[in-house]
Amino acid sequence: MTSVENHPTGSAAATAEIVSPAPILDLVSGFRAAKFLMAASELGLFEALADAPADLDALAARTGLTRRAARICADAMVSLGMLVREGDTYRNSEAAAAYLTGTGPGDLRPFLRFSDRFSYPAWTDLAEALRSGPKAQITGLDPESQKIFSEGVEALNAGPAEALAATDRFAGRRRLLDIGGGTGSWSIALVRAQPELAATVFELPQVVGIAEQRIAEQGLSDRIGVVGGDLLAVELPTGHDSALLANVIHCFSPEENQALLAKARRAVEPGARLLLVDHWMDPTHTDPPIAALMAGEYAVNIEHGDVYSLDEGRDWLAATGWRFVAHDGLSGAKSLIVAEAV
Ligand SMILES: C[S@@+](CC[C@H](N)C(=O)[O-])C[C@H]1O[C@@H](n2cnc3c(N)ncnc32)[C@H](O)[C@@H]1O
Repeated sequence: MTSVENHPTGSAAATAEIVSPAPILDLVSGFRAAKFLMAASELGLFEALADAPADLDALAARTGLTRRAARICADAMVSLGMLVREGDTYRNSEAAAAYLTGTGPGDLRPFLRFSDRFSYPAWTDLAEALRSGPKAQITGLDPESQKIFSEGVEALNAGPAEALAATDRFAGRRRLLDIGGGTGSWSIALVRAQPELAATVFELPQVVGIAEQRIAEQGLSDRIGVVGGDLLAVELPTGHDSALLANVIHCFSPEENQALLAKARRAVEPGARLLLVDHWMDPTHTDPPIAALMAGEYAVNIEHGDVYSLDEGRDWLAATGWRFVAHDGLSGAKSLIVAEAV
């Protein structure tokens, strides 16, 4: 497929022989890899191999697929490094066993469900969204969709949340305001790591029940409360000595973010700590690369969402009554700005 023989000849032939088209062909095929992975997960391919390897007959029986469909799916996953094939037998790769079976140390299946339900269809309209704005916004979801959304974000951020909980950035703090806290997963990780810490999750009304349920499942309802509201419309709850904005800044415009940071500042006393987790980028908005791609995700889904640089974040903090303290790596491409109320 990447051979130059398959490409236009004539006036372009000389160039085609010198410059390989492989980078373009690999990139354009990326959607096939992503969709194949999401479909394999939805079909239970990795779960079917969680306990024991299988040949195609066994795999077909375990998934309910035809033998042909099982082969198409399994061989594609081998080619992508998600399955390992030895002779006629397939088994999960290390990554698939760890994150796609529900029996490993982490679970990214909810993030794949989120990506398949929301991102994949929305990206169909990327060019149109860049021309004239998103066709639809991820707001006002029905309860089932909201659960898939919130659990997908939670799954993607399990690693960064644990990484933050392992730091001492909230040491000595007792009352945390987790603004746009989603399912409460960051608060759950943080209060578990810090016995004297209690938290309030502030979320849109339609997310309150999802967060309350997750917090109750973890037996932490006595230490984590949930308050419903629109952070653009109302003042934030007071009585906290620390605040977290994890993956919230990218949902809003620069103006909205400055208003939000000013609002967070009004809600706390001097000396309060603020942590901002996001894909904080370099000044050119090209690194980390995943963040440059995520800008497309926000373009198709959120009217004013975007990725921002560390410098932009620092400027907003300075303008809204916060002192920049540090910028730390966190997990993967996510990083952490630490600030204090002046
Ligand atoms: C990308 S998610 C991040 C969730 C969580 N902080 C995390 O990192 O896992 C952004 C969150 O902000 C919440 N949010 C968006 N707009 C909001 C608003 N106007 N008021 C309150 N919460 C809002 C969303 O419901 C969503 O849970």
